[in-house]
Amino acid sequence: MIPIRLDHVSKTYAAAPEAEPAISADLTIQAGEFFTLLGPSGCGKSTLLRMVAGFVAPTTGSIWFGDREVTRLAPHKRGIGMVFQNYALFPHMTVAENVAYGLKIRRAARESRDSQVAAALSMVGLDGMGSRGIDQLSGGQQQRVALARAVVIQPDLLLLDEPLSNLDAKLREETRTQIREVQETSGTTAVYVTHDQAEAMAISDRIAVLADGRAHQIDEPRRIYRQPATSFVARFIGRSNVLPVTVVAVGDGTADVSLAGGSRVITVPRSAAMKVAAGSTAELSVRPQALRLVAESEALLRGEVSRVEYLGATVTATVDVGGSTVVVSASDGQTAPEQGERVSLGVDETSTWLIPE
Ligand SMILES: Nc1ncnc2c1ncn2[C@@H]1O[C@H](COP(=O)(O)OP(=O)(O)OP(=O)(O)O)[C@@H](O)[C@H]1O
Repeated sequence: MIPIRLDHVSKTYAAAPEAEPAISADLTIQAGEFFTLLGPSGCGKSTLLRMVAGFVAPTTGSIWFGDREVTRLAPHKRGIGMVFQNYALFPHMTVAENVAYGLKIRRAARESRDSQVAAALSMVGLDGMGSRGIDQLSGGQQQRVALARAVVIQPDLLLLDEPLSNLDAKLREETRTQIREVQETSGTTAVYVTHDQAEAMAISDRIAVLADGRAHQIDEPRRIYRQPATSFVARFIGRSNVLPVTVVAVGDGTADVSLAGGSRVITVPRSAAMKVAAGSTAELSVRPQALRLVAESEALLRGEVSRVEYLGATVTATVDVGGSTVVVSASDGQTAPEQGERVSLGVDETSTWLIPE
């Protein structure tokens, strides 16, 4: 188990002197940690992963695996196992031959090779499938072979680039659980790339949320969800209402704010590190489940329900509130509003989070 450090790493593709980097990052991944790079298309997550793997050279900065600098080291000398979106298995080899490949080129002894391959296949739940052809496997099974092939060499670092993208929804959930179990069993430090926030939340110890070529927040899933650092994070993770507010007074870890167009003042939590002054404007992240129907006299927001979606465990309603919309969610069984209904909404202040504009 080793930590990975990206020391002021950036990559600029264009040669023009004023060109902006596609990605800049300064971060440490702990030994044994499952760390996810999450962001929309084009945010630079693949570029960052490729720099860690050694396929792309950084324009600035250095990369460290433990106390070994690998910035200019060739990929095959870094001791990494990789799993790609498209499996990248050898179609003419059996399952066992695919898994054994990395051991073979590392010249592992034949006898130990067989037992290592069997152990790796067992770890991914493919016991006894070693003699099958790759074309006799489902997509999910093929991705598990790719995972077995990556971990059998006992890499210092496991890199996974959107490994679940080609699988259907149910298989994605099963396979992601298995990836996490394999990573925990092997104790390998892992870096995972995805654009799927639910997947990132489910699988990761920590997530770097990337956008516009930089990390907006690096944190545990729960904190990313509850305490988003920017409005981008609030909107991208889960489904948040981001409402403009005016700060009326500043407290210790809280602020008194009024919603735009509203007269009532509420006290909301904020990061102690956030620089904010009375009279300034900010934004308030309000999760759909933090909004609830209240009596007219207690309303913080008033509006008309434009759409109701039944999602099984929850019901969500979109409410037009004077020019913008908010989403309200209630668990199934609670009274849900109907389309066209006029509603008054209150907010559970403790489930909100103040963010800089
Ligand atoms: N070889 C390249 N040459 C020039 N520009 C590139 C190259 N590779 C990536 N880029 C640009 O760098 C930015 C980041 O790309 P990157 O592939 O890292 O993003 P990503 O977040 O992985 O996106 P996706 O999820 O679509 O793969 C994009 O604007 C992309 O167009």
